[in-house]
Amino acid sequence: MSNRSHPLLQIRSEIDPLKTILLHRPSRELEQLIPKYLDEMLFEDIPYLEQMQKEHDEFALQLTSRGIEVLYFENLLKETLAQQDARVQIVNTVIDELHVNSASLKEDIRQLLLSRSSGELAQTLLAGLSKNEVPHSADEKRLSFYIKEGFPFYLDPLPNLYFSRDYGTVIGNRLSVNTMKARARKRESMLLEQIARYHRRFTSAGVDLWHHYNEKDSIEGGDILILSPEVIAIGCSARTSPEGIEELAERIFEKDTGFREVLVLQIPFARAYMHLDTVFTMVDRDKFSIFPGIAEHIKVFSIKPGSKGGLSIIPRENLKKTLSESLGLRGIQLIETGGGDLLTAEREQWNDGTNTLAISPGCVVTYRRNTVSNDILRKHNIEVVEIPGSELVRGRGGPRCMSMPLYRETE
Ligand SMILES: NC(=[NH2+])NCCC[C@H](N)C(=O)O
Repeated sequence: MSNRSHPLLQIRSEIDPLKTILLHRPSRELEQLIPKYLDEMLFEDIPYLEQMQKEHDEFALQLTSRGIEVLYFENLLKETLAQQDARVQIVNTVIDELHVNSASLKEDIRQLLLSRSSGELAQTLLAGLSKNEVPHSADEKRLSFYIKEGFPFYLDPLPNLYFSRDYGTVIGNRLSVNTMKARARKRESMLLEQIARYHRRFTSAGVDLWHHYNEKDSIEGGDILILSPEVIAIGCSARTSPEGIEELAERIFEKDTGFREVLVLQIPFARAYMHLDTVFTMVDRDKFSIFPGIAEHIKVFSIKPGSKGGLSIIPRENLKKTLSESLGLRGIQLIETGGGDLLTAEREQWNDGTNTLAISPGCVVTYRRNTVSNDILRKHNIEVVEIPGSELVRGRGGPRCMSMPLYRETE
């Protein structure tokens, strides 16, 4: 088992040998989920945290036992908050972005946050701040002291933080801090951006940002797949807007990065497949797993740098053909999850059977529960590392969603 750390960010493919990854171990933020607000929090159910943590630890163990360095978001945040300038900047940003108008209430919250130790503050920024926690003076109580019916938090919890794929994406040697679509997830990328700006792990590597957390058009990491050192696929989905894709494509082409094409895969805008990686992932140099219920609904576009400095966007007919042409391969295989039976495929897709995390070419991590899809992958000579997922899956995401690769070795 190696703990060797790689200071630089580097992702030039979905499948190259994985060396460093960012995870978040589900924690108290999951215990703030309440039935009334599940929709807003992007959950269908309330997971059992203790079991969820065991499953997550098993996931991390499968990675570390293969020599992959695992960084934890909460530790990075805590270490960042230990620096005074970062701490003040983060608290100020949190206060500016609160959904609260009253200046006196904002000031009370600021003071409360600043009074916490780095570890406590990190926890609060993840698990949220409930209205009950802000002290009321004995003679001047706020209305929230008497009225408890409304939304219970001043600072929302971040139950989706364990889907570390979504709020940031390493593209080449730069980090794209993604602009999240839903209010429930916006603070996730704000915190990542602060970590990237202040934490020595990132500052010592001189990390450049492609994109910031608070841009106008949404783009989320579950939609971004780095297919090769030259080609990126981006899903246009319920979460990632066409404008967000164009903006990122322009920036990628502007800098001399080696990337020369962005393939846009537009998928139906639906909860069951909120991101491209819930229906399509890369498992080997020429193999992809795909949810069969969707293949004929995917619209494909190719974006390349335009001759006059803009973008040249060309609609393409066929996913398979486009992929093989763009990747310069004679043929590619689309492996249909669910083993050809649409009912099984739909059930397993809902439980993230298509959401694979490649740790090297032809070796992926998946949930054990998706037995049919895992067998199909094995039949196509893919090595499948299984992890338990009865509770983890309740947030609607699998191993790829739960991980942000920071460094993959290139050949
Ligand atoms: N990359 C992914 N598919 N992530 C899944 C995110 C699930 C999360 N509950 C959300 O709706 O945002």
